[in-house]
Amino acid sequence: MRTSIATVSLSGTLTEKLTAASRAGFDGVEIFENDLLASPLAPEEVRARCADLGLSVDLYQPMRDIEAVPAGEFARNLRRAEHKFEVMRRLGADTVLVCSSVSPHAVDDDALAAEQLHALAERAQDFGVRVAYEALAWGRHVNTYDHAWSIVRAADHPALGTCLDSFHILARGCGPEGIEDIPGEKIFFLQLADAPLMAMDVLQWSRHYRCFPGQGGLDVAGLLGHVVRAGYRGPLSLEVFNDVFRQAEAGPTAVDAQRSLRVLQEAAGLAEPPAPVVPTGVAFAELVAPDAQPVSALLRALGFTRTARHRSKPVDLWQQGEARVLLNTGPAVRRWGRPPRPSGSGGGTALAAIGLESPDPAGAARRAESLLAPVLPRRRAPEDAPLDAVAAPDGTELFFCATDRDGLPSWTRDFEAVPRHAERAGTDGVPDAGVAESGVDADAGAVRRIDHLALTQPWHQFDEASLFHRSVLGLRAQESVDVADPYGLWRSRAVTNADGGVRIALSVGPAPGDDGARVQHIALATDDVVAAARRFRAAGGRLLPVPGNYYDDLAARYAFAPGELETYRELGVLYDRDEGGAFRHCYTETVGRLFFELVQRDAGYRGYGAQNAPVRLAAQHAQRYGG
Ligand SMILES: O=C(O)c1ccc(O)c(O)c1
Ligand SMILES: [Mg+2]
Repeated sequence: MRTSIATVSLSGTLTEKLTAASRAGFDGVEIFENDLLASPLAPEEVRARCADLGLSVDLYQPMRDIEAVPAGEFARNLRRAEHKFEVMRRLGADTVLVCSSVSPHAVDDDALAAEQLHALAERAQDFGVRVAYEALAWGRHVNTYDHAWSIVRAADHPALGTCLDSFHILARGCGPEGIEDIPGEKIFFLQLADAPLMAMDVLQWSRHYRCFPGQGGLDVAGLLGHVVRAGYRGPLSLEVFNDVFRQAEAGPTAVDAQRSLRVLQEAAGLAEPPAPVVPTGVAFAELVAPDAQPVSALLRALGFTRTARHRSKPVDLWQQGEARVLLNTGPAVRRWGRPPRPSGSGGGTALAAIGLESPDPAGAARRAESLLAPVLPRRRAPEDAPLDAVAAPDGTELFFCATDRDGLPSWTRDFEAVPRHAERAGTDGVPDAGVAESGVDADAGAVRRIDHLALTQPWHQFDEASLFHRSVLGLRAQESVDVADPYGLWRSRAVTNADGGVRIALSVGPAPGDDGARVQHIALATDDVVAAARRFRAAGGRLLPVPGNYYDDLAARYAFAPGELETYRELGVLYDRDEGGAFRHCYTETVGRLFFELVQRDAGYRGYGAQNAPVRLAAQHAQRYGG
């Protein structure tokens, strides 16, 4: 179906909004009156700009407080309306949205409302435009879609229809089934918005918290099904009032918006993009480190061995069990989005890419592309294995790959083994040696695999990131949790595949603009975190110290075996438990923008130790800034 977006959903000038909508692939726009009033462009110029950009002007809005008022006031309203119809003629907009009155002068009289809307439609027809009447959820007398429709039906004018808005319908808990009783041709317009489920005043909820379909808790796809079964064939138009989107860059927001409509159409059975190919595991995490020394030392202390080097690039493969870390010491080129600024010791060390083990890498890339993930140019020499990669909203590169599997080229073939007792120095100038060389994988405390990757999102991209990972990668989202930091509140939400082979924890920090907040981490799974912590310390690694108060409280919450709590206290091991089991974890120091976590996860435990995150965040603050 045709797609459209209201200019109120995007930030910037009218020109910026139109350009962003066009680039993201929208077919049309709803022009908000305020955007036109604030624009230096005359309506004819806006019309020409839209035409140049391939956009139709699908709706002009809103016209307020028109109906069910005393005769004198209605006469003034008609005059106001005529003026707007003239603007619409110049704009090339053929439909105007009239929202149900919130005026204290409006009376509770459906017959009068119908009579006046009929008169309005008669006048609209003279200008060649049509009127779509929408029930605002907080309308004074008309606040449900069926009520608005009954007035439209009674008014019985060909230039009068109804506008359905998923937010107003679903926010009030109105059953949307009745939509199928409205003849499709009388549904003049359909506006789509989702919203997180919140207990609050519906007007405030609508004006500040709407989001794109799939990002909230409303069943927008179900509603769309009813509207299509009613026979509606007009555009699917996003109308999202959202405090964050009003500030974020229009370009990425428009892409996020268009993606949400594609996923929505798929969910409603109206489109069939390539099916999701769910990743089965994490093939590797790739770090960029202009100065390799600090992170190499950290990897070595964690028990990793530098096992191979890329044939043509300054990239080393460090491995332990099934955990693979690529260390790229080349110039940090970010092929999508802005590169993060270097911070702290370790310079620009950052998590730049994730290799996702995929049963069908090419299919995964096709899915991603159809949902507007930026496809990255292949950075490979002719002899390298083909690697499909896309950029996540935060700029993290996602590679769809296979690791030593039959029938698929393996990315590992591009690497040459480093001889076990290599004389050759590593990228950090330190020869590989020591604990990591002595076959420790079987030892207690060895790292088995990557448990999860924790990606801090730019402040305005949290909902986008969650929708991206769910829709593009086919991962499932867990509940969103709030985590208190000494200086603000974090929100965190994990996306996973069914067996937990891929776990990505997305979080967003409290401080817009604080680039230092964009720290990522890699959690490494071990069967014995205490042994792992001891090994790490013995190899010269430093663990994040945890305050004694935390352990005093743990003692009150859980029963531990004799000596167990003391061991955790000594090492800085944190503990959590849910119905499925226990979670024990500890943290390394931060290098650049990256730190590691060692985790021991009971098979049934579903979380990420969110209970402990405030303590960890405070400890990291203390380590970084003192106090
Ligand atoms: O919040 C409002 O006033 C408003 C205006 C126009 C709409 O289409 C709408 O859904 C809400
Ligand atoms: Mg609306």
